[in-house]
Amino acid sequence: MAKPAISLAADWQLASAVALPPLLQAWLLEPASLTARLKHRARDFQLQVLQQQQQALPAFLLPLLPDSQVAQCREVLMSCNQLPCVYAQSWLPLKTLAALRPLAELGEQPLGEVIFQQQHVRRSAVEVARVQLHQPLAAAVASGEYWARRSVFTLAGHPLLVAEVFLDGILTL
Ligand SMILES: C=C(O[C@@H]1C=C(C(=O)O)C=C[C@H]1O)C(=O)O
Repeated sequence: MAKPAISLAADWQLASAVALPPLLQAWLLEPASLTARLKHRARDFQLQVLQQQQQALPAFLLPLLPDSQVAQCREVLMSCNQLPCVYAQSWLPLKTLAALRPLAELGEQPLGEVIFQQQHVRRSAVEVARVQLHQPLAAAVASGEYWARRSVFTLAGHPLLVAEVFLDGILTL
């Protein structure tokens, strides 16, 4: 039985309005593919799909994806050199999936490898927040508060939301 996605409800603010932690600033503001940056810095990169399922969009996300009451929620864990580095939670509206078939057939392929190959990609301003993660995200991830970022990508007019939570392993890269 699918579990509800981990809640990333938090006090989200524009990154430009927040004093960012120096050690995470470059990661929080990375304009290009986060996956590409991770792969470039790690000897060994692993992406694990934790859960991928259709869900009702949480109310706090409706302002970001206003016409998408139902979307596919994709939750992945990205590890570098065997250390968990990023928990990512993406919300792909059904209309976006219908229009962009590669997004519906990702499997273990990183979402960014589809997004950043599109011709017409727009990205909203990045928001950041401190989010609470509790077990059982993954065995090696301690419960606690972590920095996160999110933004809405628009591909050929179709939106999707990507949120990324930076875990302790990121500080080893
Ligand atoms: C948007 C990107 O895709 C990455 C890969 C994801 C996935 O495969 O689910 C989710 C978020 C990102 O960290 C990126 O590389 O910047």
